[in-house]
Amino acid sequence: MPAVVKIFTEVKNIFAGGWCFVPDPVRYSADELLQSIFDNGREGILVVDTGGVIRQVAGAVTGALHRTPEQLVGRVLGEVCRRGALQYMNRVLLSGHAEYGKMDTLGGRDVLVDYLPVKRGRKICGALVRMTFLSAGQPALQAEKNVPRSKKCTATLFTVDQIDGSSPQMLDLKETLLKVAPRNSNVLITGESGTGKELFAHALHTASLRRSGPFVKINCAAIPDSLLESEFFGYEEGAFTGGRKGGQVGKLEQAHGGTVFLDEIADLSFALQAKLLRFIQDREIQKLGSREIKVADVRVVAATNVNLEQMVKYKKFREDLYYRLNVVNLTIPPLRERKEDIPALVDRFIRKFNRTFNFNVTGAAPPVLAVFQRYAWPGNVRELENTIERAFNVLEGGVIKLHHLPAHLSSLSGQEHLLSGAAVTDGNPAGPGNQGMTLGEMMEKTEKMVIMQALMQNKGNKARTARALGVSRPGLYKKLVKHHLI
Ligand SMILES: Nc1ncnc2c1ncn2[C@@H]1O[C@H](COP(=O)(O)OP(=O)(O)OP(=O)(O)O)[C@@H](O)[C@H]1O
Repeated sequence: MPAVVKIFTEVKNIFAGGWCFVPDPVRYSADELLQSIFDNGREGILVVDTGGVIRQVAGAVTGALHRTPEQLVGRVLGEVCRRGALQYMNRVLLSGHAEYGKMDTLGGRDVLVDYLPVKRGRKICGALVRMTFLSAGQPALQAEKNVPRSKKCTATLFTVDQIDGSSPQMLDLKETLLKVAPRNSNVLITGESGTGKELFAHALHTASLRRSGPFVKINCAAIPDSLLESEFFGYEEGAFTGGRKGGQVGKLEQAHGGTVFLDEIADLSFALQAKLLRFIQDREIQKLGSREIKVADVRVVAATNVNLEQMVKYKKFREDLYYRLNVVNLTIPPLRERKEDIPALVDRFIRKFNRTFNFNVTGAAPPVLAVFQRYAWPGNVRELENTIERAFNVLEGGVIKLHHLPAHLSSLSGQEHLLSGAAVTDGNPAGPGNQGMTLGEMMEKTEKMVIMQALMQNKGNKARTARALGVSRPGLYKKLVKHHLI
């Protein structure tokens, strides 16, 4: 090499290497990065062309299917995946929009799947199917290896697909959920009891990039305050009398790399609120009785059916913690405000209990669905689920009928005029449908109507209903029994 060229090359290298003695930035190739993703045995990718033919395979897909890449490439996706997968893929190929967090099984393993469009310029030229395998042979997400089995998250996790509801409020909420899931901000889920807060917390986790990490739930109301701190942060052996041999890993540490779901957050004592706030700020964990400080990478999702803002106002909840938790808020409306969701929920629960009871119930009779539309559902979706389960326990055929419902529901059938209050408000107690009744019968009917209205206004709460009606609780119970309302 001529000397001039050599000198020029050396000078160029000096500049390229950083004249100011900063070492070369370490660069990794896309291949190396992908390899590290695939090496954990949980991730896999299939790329299909617009005809659904598999063009490329990588990662855990081959292991799960016990096939080599050569045996998979060239085959149609439909030959290796279930029909649902084909539908999602076709939708992506047609719309060009990704579909995230679909639950499936592949080679007997539970898998969360994203379907992403592959584009060349503006043209869709294929779809990339990204799979995250959950732990082998079981649907639970795995926590750290050193956490005892009993302490790992064992619940089956729901995906956003499993949240029923096509009311505008629910569609909006699901869209927001999918938008915020991949970001790491803390989320506060609010809503009345039984509206699906835990379901949303699951779906947030499964749609997030932390989906292959653990999902750990702490019910702040179920654990005595004295034990809650060790539940959160863990303890060393000998930290206190009665502690376990070997100590215990706290739930926040177990959730490292994943999500911690703090249910009933309003029940957290002031002292623990301060400790949780510190954890959220610096992500540091110190076990009780230990000097060691560890850092845990955890997303915090909290839920409550209490108005936390009011609690803050009355100094029952720390304002700073409230704002830290409430970075994103998802408020799930009560079922009575989205009654169009009821038919799909009924279908879901019938399918669910058909599996549990090994029955073949085909649906609910129209009068049952009409009653479901009229009722106020103070216990929300959970109450609807329990109502269907109860019906399965007393069913004798393939259809849920009025007499399979509890009395306070079946008695709503055909009483629209009572529920609308027409019988009293139009000033004609002997109004439509009441002709030919004795005064006693009319009074009985009016009493029943007034009680039903009060129950609805008080969301089924009997103590409040009794107070509103100016009767004692035992007195109200007697009347509820008399009118077959319980
Ligand atoms: N939109 C929905 N689609 C399907 N199932 C639902 C839906 N909403 C709620 N459920 C079901 O209703 C039941 C209650 O839901 P969940 O436990 O999530 O409610 P919650 O708001 O967390 O209740 P709580 O405040 O009492 O803890 C669960 O079995 C859940 O699967």
